[in-house]
Amino acid sequence: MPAVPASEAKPARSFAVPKRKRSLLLSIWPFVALAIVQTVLAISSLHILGAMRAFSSGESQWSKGQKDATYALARYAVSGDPAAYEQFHQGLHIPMSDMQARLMLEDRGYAARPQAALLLLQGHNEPEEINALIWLTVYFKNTDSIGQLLARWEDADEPLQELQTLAGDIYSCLQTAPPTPEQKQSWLAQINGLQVQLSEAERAFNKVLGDTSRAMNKWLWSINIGIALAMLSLLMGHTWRLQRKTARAEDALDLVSERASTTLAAIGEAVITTDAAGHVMYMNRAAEELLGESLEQLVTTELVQHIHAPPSFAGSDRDTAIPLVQTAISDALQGREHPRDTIFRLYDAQYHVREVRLAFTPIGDDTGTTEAVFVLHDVSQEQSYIRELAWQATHDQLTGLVNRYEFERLLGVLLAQTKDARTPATHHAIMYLDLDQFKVINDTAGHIAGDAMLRAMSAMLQRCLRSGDTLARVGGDEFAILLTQCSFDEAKRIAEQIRDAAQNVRIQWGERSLSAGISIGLVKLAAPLASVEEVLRVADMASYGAKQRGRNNVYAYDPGVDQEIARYVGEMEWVERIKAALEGGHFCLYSQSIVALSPAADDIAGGGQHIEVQIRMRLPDGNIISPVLFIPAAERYGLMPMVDRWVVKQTLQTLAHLQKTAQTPAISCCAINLSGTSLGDERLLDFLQAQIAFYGVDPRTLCFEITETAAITHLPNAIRLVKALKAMGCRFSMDDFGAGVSSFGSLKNLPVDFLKIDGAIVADMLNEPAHRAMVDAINHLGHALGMTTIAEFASTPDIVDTLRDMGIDYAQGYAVGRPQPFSDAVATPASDQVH
Ligand SMILES: Nc1nc2c(ncn2[C@@H]2O[C@H](COP(=O)(O)OP(=O)(O)OP(=O)(O)O)[C@@H](O)[C@H]2O)c(=O)[nH]1
Repeated sequence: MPAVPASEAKPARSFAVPKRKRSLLLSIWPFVALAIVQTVLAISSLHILGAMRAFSSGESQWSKGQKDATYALARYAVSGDPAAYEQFHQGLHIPMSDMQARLMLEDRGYAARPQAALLLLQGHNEPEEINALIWLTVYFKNTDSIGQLLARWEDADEPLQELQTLAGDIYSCLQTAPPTPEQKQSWLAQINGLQVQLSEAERAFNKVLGDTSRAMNKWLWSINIGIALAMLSLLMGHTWRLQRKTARAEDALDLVSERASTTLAAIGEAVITTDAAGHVMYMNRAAEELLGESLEQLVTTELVQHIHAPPSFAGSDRDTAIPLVQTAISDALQGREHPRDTIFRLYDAQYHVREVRLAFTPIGDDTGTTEAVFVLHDVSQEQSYIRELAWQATHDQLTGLVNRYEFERLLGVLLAQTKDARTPATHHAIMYLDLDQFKVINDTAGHIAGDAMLRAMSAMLQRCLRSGDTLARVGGDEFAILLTQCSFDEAKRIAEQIRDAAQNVRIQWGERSLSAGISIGLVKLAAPLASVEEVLRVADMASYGAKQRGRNNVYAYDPGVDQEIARYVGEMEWVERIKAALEGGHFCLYSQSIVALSPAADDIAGGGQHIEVQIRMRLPDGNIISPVLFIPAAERYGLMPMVDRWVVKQTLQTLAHLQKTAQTPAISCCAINLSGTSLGDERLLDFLQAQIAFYGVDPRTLCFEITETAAITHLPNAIRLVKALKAMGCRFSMDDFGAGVSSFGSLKNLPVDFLKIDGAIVADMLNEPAHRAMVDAINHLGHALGMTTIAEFASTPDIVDTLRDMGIDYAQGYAVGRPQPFSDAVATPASDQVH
């Protein structure tokens, strides 16, 4: 799965739970504190209230006891009944126990709790209230209200003790003698007096107890209400802060979400969010455009329905492709990475195919992936550019065929396979096809016609091929065919079939019907041919061989049998020799006289010598090599511009020397050949002007020879060159006129001075009336256009005489002058033997 970088693809798994817990504790701690305070307060309140209630119920037991005691004592004093005395003691025991308990607690504090509790129990206090009683007495004795309460309790101590003493006295008296009525009256009065004191003390205690209870109540109320209010205000404050925080968070969230949706809507990438099962939950605008449907239409549908297999699976049907995409999506949902360069195919609602790179980011928590964000990058355009570029890099624009580069690659693969496998190489063959005289179509009908012819030829070639064969356009008018698993005989048959079919390829161009022959070099892929370069070189040579056989031919070459190709391969060796000659100075110049056939013509030449310089190669053994042997190789392998420049330089240098030494007769016209390729070189004019200036040669002594075909091929450049050099005083010759497809119209455009009639026509004109007529016609044409005519190959005196009779101005050939080294041009006559 492509796409999102790995870092993006990592699930967002860090969740700050402990932090959240901490912040929760931080925010609720005031409430916790208040709740604790409130609880403590409530417990304390209950305790205090319980203790107050214990005091109250203790007091009632105390009151009852003391009253019982005083009543029983009064009865005893009157009746002397021992049962009454016993009742007195039982009644007095209650307040006396309470008193002792209080005294102990006041004295020893909480340490006296066990004994005090026992005494209080004897004082008829409720057992469950005793602890509260002790607690309040011990811990609150110093408070104002409890202090007062205990003080009032103490007020009863003295009357009680006096009552006990009085009871003792009465008992003693009654044991000794019966009391007198006065004695009884006195005792009753004392008992009554003590009873009053005790009742007052009790009343005072009850009042303080009531006051304390109320105060306590009030205090507890206030505290509770205060705490409740504090909690309420805290709660309100907290809630208010929380609300503000929430509102701020909501605002921020709204802003973030608005920003996110604006950003998502604005970005060009399609963004789709799915749930953990891959159902669409959200799509931005780009995604809607990409899928051709809106979010409303696609929400809850499965994303997999809209993404199909990678283009490499284009051939497979939908059913086999879908699992692949499903795997990719489920991998994405599980956070597994996919190769980023995988490109998926996607169909929109209208079934238009888009190619996308898929990137994903799973979103999840501790439980796993809950959602996934898919980013779909539309690479359709990019992919089609890549395909287009790949096509352009391997194909020829004009014909749509495989180009040379791709052909070489395929050939290399085939050769490697042949080497690796045991498949015999003899089953393969390569054809190299070169159209014949194609230049003529271009030159006469124009490049567009030439292009049409190339297209027609490539269509014809395609028709002739078997399936599996590879056809390529490997050069301007050159094609190559790789015939795999094809016997050499079968390959020859196909080659012949192509040659025949080529003759029937015709294109209608205006009123003309254009056609071209084809020269085919056929090579069997067999040892010793091992490399692509070797195979192509030999195949090229084979097609050259076909040309040499007169064009429109098939030259079949079996490396194991045939030797003739070696001759063409040998041409390659010339290339090396030419280069070496240029570098090592093995070239030399010869000159051949061009002789006037009439006095008038001699005048035109200006009385001096008229010569043509020609190049030769000097071998290390001293032999001189004719240009016929190396010029074709130089032309074929693009060395002519260098050769021409060497000739120009060398000629000007020699001329300058001759002019300086004032040799006679002076050279009044020196012809230098310029090849077609040089003529097409736009920098040639600058070079010639610079060289003429450098050597200081009189431009009027220079004549440049150009061929008709070269001039027509590079007509604009040729016209520019001719005009510029003629303006300097140079002259021009149209060489080999009559050899090619002469376009007399071109002569009008090129204001040349000399018309050189092609030697091939001149050589046999005495035997060939047609050639004689042609020579005559060209002579007349030249004169009609104001040109001087020269006949080449004037090899015999008869020919010279005939030419003179015909009115030709000049003759060149062995009969009037053989080529001789240029430096000897004036001093010695020509004598060197030329090979
Ligand atoms: N129309 C057209 N011409 C092209 C194209 N590429 C190269 N050429 C021309 O094709 C011609 C090839 O010429 P050559 O193969 O050297 O010569 P030729 O005239 O075919 O002669 P031979 O091969 O010797 O029979 C040249 O004139 C090129 O300018 C092209 O794409 N379209």
